[in-house]
Amino acid sequence: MPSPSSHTELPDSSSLRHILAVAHSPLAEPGVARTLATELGLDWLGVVAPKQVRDYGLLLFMDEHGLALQQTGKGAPGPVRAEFVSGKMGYRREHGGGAGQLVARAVGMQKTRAPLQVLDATAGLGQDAFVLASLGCQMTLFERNPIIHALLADGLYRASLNEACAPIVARMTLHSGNSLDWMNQAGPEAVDVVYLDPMFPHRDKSALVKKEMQVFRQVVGDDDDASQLLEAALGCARYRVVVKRPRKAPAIAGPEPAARVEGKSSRYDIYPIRALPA
Ligand SMILES: C[S@@+](CC[C@H](N)C(=O)[O-])C[C@H]1O[C@@H](n2cnc3c(N)ncnc32)[C@H](O)[C@@H]1O
Repeated sequence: MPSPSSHTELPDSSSLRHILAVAHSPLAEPGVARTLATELGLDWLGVVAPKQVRDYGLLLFMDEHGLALQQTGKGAPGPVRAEFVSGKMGYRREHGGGAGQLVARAVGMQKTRAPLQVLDATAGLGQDAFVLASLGCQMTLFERNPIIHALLADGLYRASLNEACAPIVARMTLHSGNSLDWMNQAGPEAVDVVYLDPMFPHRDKSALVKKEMQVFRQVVGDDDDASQLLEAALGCARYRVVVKRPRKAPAIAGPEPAARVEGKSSRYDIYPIRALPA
């Protein structure tokens, strides 16, 4: 398996190469960002003010708060980063609802006292995995998009330096690459639970999608192979597969989910394989 810190180069064919570059603020050390530019095969701009950049629409930008995906030009929305110490995730860590949280219920944490080994096969910015790790799950994360993987690796590294987050991050192992390959090779019962949250194809550019998340979507694209992921997940989970969907979206093509946990905007489809141990 690749080491958690290794980054994969963007494919030559990626249209992102023409719109995305790497840069840093005067307050950040250039070293990490420069290495990242080399590893990902992206242009390196050195010190810039994102508002003044014209030749690239997007930056992987290192500042004193860490690595972020930042749109350029005047009036650009705020940065997108994997943040676990402060902000929404920091608040949730301190005041969240424990094993009663929807994602924890969906994974089955209320039904068992055994610490679950969960494969998050679509890690993204790691928020769901962090919630599950904070409740005691041992998490293996896969992220195949090199840009998102770099953001997540940076967020986990920063969290590992924080006293409250370090024990949680110690339960999270991030890999770069396609989880489909891993699951297809892993064989039956390789993990207790597989958790999937593939991008749901939003064809409309409605204002309801937050501007920051539009950037995420621009970088990731649609995950059109979600039904292959579900099939592979069912072949390697011991107890269940959980799929997060927008609340009103259809289930992933394939077998019907046996149960659902519904929230205000999201829904968790549950595909049980066998009962969790008490
Ligand atoms: C909607 S995001 C996941 C968000 C995540 N649950 C969170 O809490 O931050 C989906 C992510 O899964 C990744 N992904 C989709 N299919 C994948 C696969 N087969 N292997 C690895 N990563 C995958 C995409 O690149 C994207 O970053």
